[in-house]
Order: sequence, then C-alpha cells, then structure tokens
Amino acid sequence: MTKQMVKDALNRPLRDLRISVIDRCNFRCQYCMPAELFGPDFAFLPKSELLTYEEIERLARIFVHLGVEKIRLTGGEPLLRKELPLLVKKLSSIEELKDIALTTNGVLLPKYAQELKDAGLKRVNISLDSLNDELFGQINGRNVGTQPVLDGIKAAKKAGLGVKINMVVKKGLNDTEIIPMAQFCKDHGLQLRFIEYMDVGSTNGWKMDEVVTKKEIFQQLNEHFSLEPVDPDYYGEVAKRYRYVDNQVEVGFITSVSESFCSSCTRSRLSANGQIFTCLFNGNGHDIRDFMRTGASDEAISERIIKFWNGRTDRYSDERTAEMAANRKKIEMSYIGG
Ligand SMILES: Nc1nc2c(ncn2[C@@H]2O[C@H](COP(=O)(O)OP(=O)(O)OP(=O)(O)O)[C@@H](O)[C@H]2O)c(=O)[nH]1
Ligand SMILES: C[S@@+](CC[C@H](N)C(=O)[O-])C[C@H]1O[C@@H](n2cnc3c(N)ncnc32)[C@H](O)[C@@H]1O
Ligand code: SF4
Ligand code: SF4
Repeated sequence: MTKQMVKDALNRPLRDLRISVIDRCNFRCQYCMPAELFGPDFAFLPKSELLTYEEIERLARIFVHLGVEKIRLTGGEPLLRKELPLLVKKLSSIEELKDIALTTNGVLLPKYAQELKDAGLKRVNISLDSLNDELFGQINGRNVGTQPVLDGIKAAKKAGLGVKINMVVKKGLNDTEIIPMAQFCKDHGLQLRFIEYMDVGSTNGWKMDEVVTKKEIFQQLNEHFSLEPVDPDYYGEVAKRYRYVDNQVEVGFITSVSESFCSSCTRSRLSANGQIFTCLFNGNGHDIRDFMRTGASDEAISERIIKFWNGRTDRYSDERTAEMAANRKKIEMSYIGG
C-alpha cells in the first residue's frame, strides 16, 4: 500500500493512534473508575472480545500507512494485559512509526520496565496525583500508597525509558499537592504535566467548579518558582510546556477544559474490542474488528478508516458547556483509552 495523508472534515490530518489494550484496571481512581460503580460485578470485556496482538499490529500498520506517526498504548491499565512487551515488539517492527509510548499507573513497571525497553518502547507517562500516601490511597480507590508508583518510576528510569508524570488536579481533593509534586519532579528531573480534570464518561460526577485551571495552577507555581515558556515540539502537541529557569526541567499543562486544543487534534482511538473513536468525548464508535474478522483485505479496512476520518467533525472541548457535559452520551475513559 502506498502511504497516504488523510484529513478530516475540519482539515486535521490523522497522525496519532491511541490504543486501549484492556478496559480493566488495578486502581479505582475517583475521577476515572469510581469504586462504587466499577464494583466486583462490573461487566468488563471478556477476553474473546479483545483484539489479539496480531489484529492490533495489522491495524497499526494500516494506520501508519494512513499517516500515523505516533502510537500510545493505554487503557484501563495496559500492563494488566498479558505479555504486553510482545505487542510492543510487534509495533516496533513497523518501520515508518516514529514513536511508541505507554501511559500507565506505574505499579507494574518494576516487573516490566526492562522487558518493555528491550522490546522497543521509548517512553512512559506515569500517573501520580499526590505524594501523600493517605490521600493517594483515597484517590486511587484501592488504598495503594505512593511507594509502588515511585518504584515504578525508578524502574522505568533505570531501564532507560523516557519518563513523564501525569497529575490530574481536582479542586478540594489534591490541589494542595500542586507545589509538593512540582518540587519533587523538579528535583528528580521529571517532566510533570498538570491535567485539568475532565468530564470524560458519565460516572465521575464532574462539575465545572471542581476543575483547577492552568491559570490557577500557574499562579501557585509562580509564587515558588521562576518559569519560562518552551516552544511546542510538534504540531498539535497536547501539553503546553514551560521550564524552570534554574535547572531547565520542564513542566506542562493539559488544558482540555480552559484552553482546548481541538483545532489541531490529530488523535484517533482504538478500543480494546476494536472500535474506532474519533474523539475522547464521542460515544459513537465505528466497528473495525468484526469487519476485519469477516476476512476484509487491508485495502478494504483502510478505506473504511479513511471514511470514518474524512467524516470527523469532533471538537467537543471547544464547544463544551455545562449542559453538554451533563447530557451528552459519553464513553468511559477506561474503555476508550485515556
Ligand atoms: N481532551 C483531550 N485530552 C487528551 C487528548 N489526548 C490526551 N489527552 C489527555 O491528556 C492526558 C495525558 O495524556 P498522555 O496519555 O500522557 O499522552 P500525551 O499527552 O499525548 O503524551 P505525550 O506524547 O507524552 O505528549 C490524559 O488525561 C489524556 O486523556 C485529547 O485528544 N483530548
Ligand atoms: C485513563 S488512564 C489510562 C492509563 C493508566 N491506567 C494511567 O492511569 O496512566 C490515562 C490518563 O487519563 C487520566 N485521566 C483519567 N480520568 C481523567 C479525568 N476525568 N480527567 C482528566 N484526566 C483523566 C489519568 O490520570 C491518566 O493520566
Ligand atoms: S486513571 Fe488509569 S489507573 Fe486510574 S482508574 Fe483510570 S485507568 Fe485506572
Ligand atoms: S476533545 Fe476530542 S477533538 Fe478535542 S482534543 Fe480532545 S479528542 Fe480531540
């Protein structure tokens, strides 16, 4: 197949593929999979519904022919999927792919970091919302302290993986942790990204007044540190980055609520059971798994993906209102892939 450039209805190219490899998780973060709703009886996808690694690789190759340069593995907790390094190895063999990354809560990294690196993974984004054990245990809904995640960060660095830290900030929950987290990451040479709490899915009871905006976080940082802006690395970069003037360590903001970035959104998402989603907030998935399982050729699959992408008009965060946040049919982040 010849390589193509595919654009959506708003002229945005297809550049990224975020693959959810599993919808299960060992945490129950309040803002993502609240324990009361994702209880022991919750119907997660059975194994037979999941795309196999061979199917994921095949689709990834097709996406790369359509212009995808960066693949991110996510979930749920991607390291709960058996033998994930095998998938990384398959994806690393795709020549035109520039970047493969993983987003994880970090707990299983001491076990897998070296294997992932050996399989070709370049970098990991690790989520950590607090350095306070009790608060972190409350947020992750499983009373897990910070040590397992800190060990995961250490293991990733030791294996030679690039590491960034993601912190979702929710008002009244962990906004007191902004400065301690900033100080910790600055001292350890880790890029921290503050993520504005989003109205993903319909289980987290999101309210606009619980969002701590970039502006508010920046004001706090400015009282303690001296920062300067950093130019974006590439078109459509999600995080707005700054660096500490004294040691050049970077810090970023993911401002989906206060300064949306839909106009340059080049991200497609593939759920663990083979549905393509064109926006984190668009609950209407397009089947690709069953079509592939009928014996469709690469060309036919490719045409189908082009059709979905050409028809894409999503710009939810640009248009968000409190009413939309409350009423729109949305899909859980653990399923679609965060
Ligand atoms: N609204 C919105 N949020 C996004 C989008 N892409 C990523 N995010 C959110 O940004 C946060 C961090 O995402 P990561 O998985 O670390 O990925 P990234 O920011 O693309 O990572 P880098 O490639 O390292 O810059 C998560 O909460 C994502 O859900 C997007 O297209 N729209
Ligand atoms: C859904 S998780 C999946 C990967 C992995 N389990 C993890 O936590 O890193 C991906 C990212 O989404 C973020 N996230 C989840 N729910 C969110 C929300 N309501 N608002 C903003 N970010 C959220 C998480 O903090 C994490 O950084
Ligand atoms: S944010 Fe990640 S670790 Fe937390 S519940 Fe969601 S998928 Fe699990
Ligand atoms: S809200 Fe949708 S269109 Fe906007 S940046 Fe996020 S995923 Fe892209």
